[in-house]
Amino acid sequence: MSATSAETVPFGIYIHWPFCLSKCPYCDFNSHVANSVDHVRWRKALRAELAAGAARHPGRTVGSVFFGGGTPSLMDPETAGALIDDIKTFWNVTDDIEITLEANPGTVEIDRFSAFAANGINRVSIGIQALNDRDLKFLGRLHSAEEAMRALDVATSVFDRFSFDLIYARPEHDPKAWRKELREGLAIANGHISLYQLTIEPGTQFYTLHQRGELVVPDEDLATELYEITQEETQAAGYGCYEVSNHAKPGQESRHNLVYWRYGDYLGIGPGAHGREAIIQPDGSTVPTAVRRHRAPDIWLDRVEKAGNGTQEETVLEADERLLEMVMMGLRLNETIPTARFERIIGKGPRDVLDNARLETLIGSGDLICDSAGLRTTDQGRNRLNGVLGYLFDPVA
Ligand SMILES: C[S@+](CC[C@H](N)C(=O)[O-])C[C@H]1O[C@@H](n2cnc3c(N)ncnc32)[C@H](O)[C@@H]1O
Ligand SMILES: C[S@@+](CC[C@H](N)C(=O)[O-])C[C@H]1O[C@@H](n2cnc3c(N)ncnc32)[C@H](O)[C@@H]1O
Ligand code: SF4
Repeated sequence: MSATSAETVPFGIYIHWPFCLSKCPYCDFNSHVANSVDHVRWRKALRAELAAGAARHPGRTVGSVFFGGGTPSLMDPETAGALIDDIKTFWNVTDDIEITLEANPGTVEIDRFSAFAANGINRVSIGIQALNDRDLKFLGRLHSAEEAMRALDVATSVFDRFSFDLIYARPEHDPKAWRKELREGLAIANGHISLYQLTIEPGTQFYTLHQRGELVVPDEDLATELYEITQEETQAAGYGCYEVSNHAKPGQESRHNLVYWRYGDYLGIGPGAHGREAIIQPDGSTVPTAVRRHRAPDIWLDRVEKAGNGTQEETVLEADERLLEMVMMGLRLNETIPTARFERIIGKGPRDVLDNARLETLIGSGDLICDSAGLRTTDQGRNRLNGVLGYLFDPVA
């Protein structure tokens, strides 16, 4: 028997709504601008894929549901409501289940917050991105700073919990201006805030501009300065950095995202959604499987209508892939990956499965800590996580 107690992570459900009013120039998420959307048809298809997922995962207890996108605040509130009702019919849910909706701060969406709350949403994550009109315009956003404030006001009155996103390290981002904007943001935050450095993703409009030299992002020194300001201001406001880009007051962490980072199981529904599922075998054992749905909305819809699910690929996750994913996700957090998690995922402790020589090097350089509790990064290691992971797992390092 293991010396550590078993780890349990609640089951999560992700539901993807792929449509947006316009495509932002930095965004490479699975989002599409459609002339019209047949809401009844989409509701039916999402419910069908959810039911198919439920049949494969009886007896689980759901701790979180996340409606992401795209812009899920554009879905009919009744669609969210029907899916939430289905979830409660198919499974037990925890008493404190977290049900998050990603929302854009447009007028249409804000006016529907109450309807979403009445249909079971209890947390919103709002894509504010910037708190001044000039930068909102640069980011291709349809909302103004005033609308952003209104969205936060309405969210405060309608939901117990909400979070919002800001994107920093914009071109020529002035450190003083970022400190001021962030302080302003923290003053209206309600326990959780996501702060992302602008990344130039292949296939986006910004990528093309960047390639042509027409968009220049902050160099390493400026990016580091902006990152340090972010850490100082969030800490001063009591918002601990619990994940690389996520800050929360104690107890306000996003439970759904913690399922991913703690390498729990989750079901993904809708175009392009991914899941990590423990598929039950005839003998009662389970096989850890990565599931991916078709990305293109019309192909996904067609597949669900014909076959009952829009699955494009199911891949059994071998022990080395599970180890890599679990460590990559877990080291993002400001907490130890417990030895019990290594045992849950691969049946052995960290020292038994990781390259001990490389581990020692990373412990010696002050990047990692590995003790009887498990494995974690230091602050330094988390700041250069890609390098740390590259070294730990590179087959030829
Ligand atoms: C990474 S952002 C985080 C947003 C916000 N800052 C928060 O804390 O909730 C969430 C986005 O990731 C993507 N996403 C999350 N879980 C997913 C899943 N299981 N399958 C596909 N995409 C997913 C979706 O595009 C979703 O809108
Ligand atoms: C799927 S997106 C947004 C959901 C919602 N439609 C919105 O726009 O508010 C989740 C979050 O990822 C962040 N994000 C997306 N692309 C990014 C990029 N290239 N660089 C930095 N952050 C990005 C944004 O903060 C965004 O709110
Ligand atoms: S950032 Fe949000 S609104 Fe903009 S294209 Fe991406 S998903 Fe749509």
